[in-house]
Amino acid sequence: MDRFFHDPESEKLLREHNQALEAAEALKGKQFKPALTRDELLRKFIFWQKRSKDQPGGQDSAGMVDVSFAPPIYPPCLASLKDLKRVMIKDLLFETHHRGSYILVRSITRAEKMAAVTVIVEDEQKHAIPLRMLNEKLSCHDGFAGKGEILLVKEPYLTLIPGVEYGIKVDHISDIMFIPMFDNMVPSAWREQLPEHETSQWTAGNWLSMGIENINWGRFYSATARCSKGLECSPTEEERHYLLYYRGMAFFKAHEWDACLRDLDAIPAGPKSEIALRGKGQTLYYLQRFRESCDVFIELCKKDPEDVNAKNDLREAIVRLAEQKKCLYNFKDMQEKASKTHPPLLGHGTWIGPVTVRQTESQGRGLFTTQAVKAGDLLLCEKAFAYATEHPSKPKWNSSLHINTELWTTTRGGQLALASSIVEKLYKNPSLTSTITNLYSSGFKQVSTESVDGNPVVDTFQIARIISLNGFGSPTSSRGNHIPDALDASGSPEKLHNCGIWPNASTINHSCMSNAHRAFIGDMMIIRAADDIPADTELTMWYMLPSPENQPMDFRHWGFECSCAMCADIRATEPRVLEMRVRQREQIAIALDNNSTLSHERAEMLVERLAETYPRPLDQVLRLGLWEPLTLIAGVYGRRKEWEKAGKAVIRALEGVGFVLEGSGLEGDVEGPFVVKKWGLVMDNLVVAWIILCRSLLRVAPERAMQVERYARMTYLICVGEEGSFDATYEMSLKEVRQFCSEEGQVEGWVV
Ligand SMILES: C[S@@+](CC[C@H](N)C(=O)[O-])C[C@H]1O[C@@H](n2cnc3c(N)ncnc32)[C@H](O)[C@@H]1O
Repeated sequence: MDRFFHDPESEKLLREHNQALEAAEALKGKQFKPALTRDELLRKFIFWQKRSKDQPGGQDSAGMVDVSFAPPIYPPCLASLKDLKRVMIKDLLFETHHRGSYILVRSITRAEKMAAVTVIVEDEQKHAIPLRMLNEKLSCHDGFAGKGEILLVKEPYLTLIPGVEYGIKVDHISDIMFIPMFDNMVPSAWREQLPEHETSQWTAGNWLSMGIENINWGRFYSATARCSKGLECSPTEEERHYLLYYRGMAFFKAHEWDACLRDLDAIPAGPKSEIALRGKGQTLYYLQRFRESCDVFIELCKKDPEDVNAKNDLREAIVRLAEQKKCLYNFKDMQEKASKTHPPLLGHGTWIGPVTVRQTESQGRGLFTTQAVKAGDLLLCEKAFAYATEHPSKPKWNSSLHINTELWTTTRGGQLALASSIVEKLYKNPSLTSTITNLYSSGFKQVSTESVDGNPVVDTFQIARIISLNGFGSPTSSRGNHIPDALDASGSPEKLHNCGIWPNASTINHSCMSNAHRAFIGDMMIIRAADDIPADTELTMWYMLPSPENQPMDFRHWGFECSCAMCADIRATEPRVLEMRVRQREQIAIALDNNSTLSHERAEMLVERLAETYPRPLDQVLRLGLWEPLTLIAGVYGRRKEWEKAGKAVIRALEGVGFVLEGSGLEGDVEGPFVVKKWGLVMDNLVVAWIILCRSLLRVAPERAMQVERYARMTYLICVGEEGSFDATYEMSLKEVRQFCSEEGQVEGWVV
């Protein structure tokens, strides 16, 4: 969530792109007449290549920002190839989906990654044209497309392409096919110019050798195609065995886990069956099927108790299973790995705690507690289904911008890379499709077919819609929010520059008064209760942080208006009053900047005035606008060692955001320990507020200070996901506390 934004610059880009789309639409149905000859096009391609290399930031008005555009939505081709008619480039019409047709072309340049992957192709009549496709197709091929590659585009679409003038664009991975040279579709004129053309007499053995050779060259897609061909050529039992084995191995290397499992399961006992079994165990592991993975490794260990690899694999799988079933995580290790790895992909399992998905009354599905939980309890620890980071070599962490005129949104960061990785993952592993396509898509019309001609169909636009409604922005570690100027392993600031999809967490609806809180350690999302929550209660989590200025929140992107008491009150408050609050907050900040007793008194007076703009009682509407000024005032008093004043400001700030407290001793309530009777809004800087309160109580009521410190830890646990790094993170703040305790020696059980 919280990555979409509107500002004047993105509005301008949205409008510009919309105009370009309208210009293209004006050409709709016009016959294609190539403006450039084949040679001119090739020369121009070299110029484009050079320009794109010289301008790594892209060519748009956003300067150094790398801008990508979501095209208008259309469904992928669902027709079988046998039902499509071949057409030539000259037959194409502009801005038209040539439904029922395909073109067969050959690349006459290498594919270049510009804004998307671009390559110049020609058809049999030697008409040349740029072809633009998504990068994931190359990832599902062998990672590149050289000269002489045969490509088939189903239902092609000829369009104006910004920067490249015109070309065929392919938005769905299943709409483009790499045709192996040995395929009967390849015209003989093209075939003769490339190796491997005389394959009509090849036996299963020949295909097997070629398959193995391709594996050795790292061309796994080509290897699977050749092994498949071998399996069609009446192999002997032994050849079949090896063809399945090597194809399975190529699928494994290409991360096509579904197909890999199918082949490895089909291998009969015999040579290589133990290596195949190990491959199966590892494949199940990558599919997060840890129980089955353990069973396979146990079988291998039984077969050969000296098998060190099997023992190591089993150990890893058991650790994952313990995470998945028993929530046994080593958070300290996770933090360490996340800080040292880029991208921070941590190999952990997902634990689903005392929660279940149910229908809500008016907000679709929601996530509910199955038992009562306490603030800080773990609810979900989820591994990202897909995760994307900005490339560390980019000049700015926020250097890429994705523009979507359909949703009228602009998003920063790696969302495009996230979409690519999901499309690729689903195309390679159709068994995972429903994990993503079941997520909320605001009525997106899903295609009826899951596969055509044995190949999976993945709708790029559906994935983009799902990401925009369910994706989360994330720092590399939420601990970064508590460490000034923190950098992650990429050297980038620890801000929201990564993004991902966590399917279980995506079932949680928004409320500004949320009762659950997410934290990140690498690609793991950790959700904890931010309140004591009874059983059968819906969990809610902020999609966007409630505005500290107490201004109206805009959830149109997600298609709802927040109905929480705070938002309802803001809507009912006159704009004049909201503006006054903004002004008063500014004046308070100015007063606090001016470090004198007089100005602090003025700041306190202004806070009183600000409080008066909230006429409704606290137990009905929170006063979020008071939080920041009061915590700033508390900080100022803290620095001046005026501890009582600091403590009182913190207590007021806490009460303003919904905390009900007892026993601070600062407000005449001298009996009993310090307890939070009711939790309020849990924000990152709440930890600091507790620490100020703790220090302010230290000299007058050390036991209570100790009790407050526990709440600081608990808040840290909720905001960061784990508690182990608390001392190291707040070392300086707690130093004084520790010193005081050891000097006085009077606080028993103080654990710092
Ligand atoms: C990430 S999904 C949450 C799960 C979703 N309710 C479902 O059925 O799968 C986000 C969508 O849930 C709905 N939603 C979330 N919070 C809401 C709220 N406070 N009020 C109304 N609808 C909400 C909106 O339709 C939003 O686009």
